[in-house]
Amino acid sequence: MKFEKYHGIGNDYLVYDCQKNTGELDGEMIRKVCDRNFGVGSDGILAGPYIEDGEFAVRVFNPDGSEAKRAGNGIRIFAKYLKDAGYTLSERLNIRTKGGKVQVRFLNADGTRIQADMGKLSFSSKEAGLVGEPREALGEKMVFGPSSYDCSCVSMGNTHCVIPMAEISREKVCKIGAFSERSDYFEDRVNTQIMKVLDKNNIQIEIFERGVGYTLASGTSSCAAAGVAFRLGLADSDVMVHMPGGKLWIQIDEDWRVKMTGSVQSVCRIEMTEDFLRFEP
Ligand SMILES: N[C@@H](CCC[C@H](N)C(=O)O)C(=O)O
Repeated sequence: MKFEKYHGIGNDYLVYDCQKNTGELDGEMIRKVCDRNFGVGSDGILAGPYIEDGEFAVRVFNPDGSEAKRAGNGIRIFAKYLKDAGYTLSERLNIRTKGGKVQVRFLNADGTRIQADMGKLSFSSKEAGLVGEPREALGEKMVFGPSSYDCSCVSMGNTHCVIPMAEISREKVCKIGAFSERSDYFEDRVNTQIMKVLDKNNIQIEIFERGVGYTLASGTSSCAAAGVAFRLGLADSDVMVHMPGGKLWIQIDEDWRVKMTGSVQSVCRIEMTEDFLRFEP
């Protein structure tokens, strides 16, 4: 069983090439491989390329074994893998995910700078996976553990809950995420971002991801936070999102289509040992 490791500003993924591997990638194996002590360690696994109607498709798995509908950094990473492995020579390509199609553009020859057209952001509660009456959940009071927060919920193909705050930290988002991720407000869990607006063109976020926990960066989280900041009038439609792992440039057009630009790097190639594959905890 072989993987290639990549990261997009510290959001690390293992690519599992299903055309080249034969081993079974089930929930148990995903959890084992993603474990940072007993396995390789990563924020998830990108399995593909699958081919659907002549286009590339990828499945995104979280380290807890659950499947994600989308991953912004994951898509950019998978695009670079397709280029590195010789699956594409094009400057632009479409990649399908469970949460919709993403158009990717390589901005330089080695594919380390990538722009992704992530499609439309939606504030509809139904699309954002919220329970209850159809509505736009903007600045809605939600209780997570001992405290309540003003939450704005968004779909970027996957579900996000953005909480603007004066000061943010890893500690704060982990405290909230421990309750928000599995709270009853959401049909199938949620990605949580706490957001500090630095100025009209710069925001800063800390992230607690669905199926992952604390993470240094996230593409769909950046799009969601920028979308909420713009919708609430806190920022412009052209925003740099600062995260502990690095920055992503987000541009939102008049139809709420979101473009995301940033870097991606390959890290290493990995072959799992027989010991690892045999080991049962
Ligand atoms: N890191 C990703 C998001 C991964 C998906 C998320 N954990 C989910 O289950 O929705 C990104 O860069 O967008």
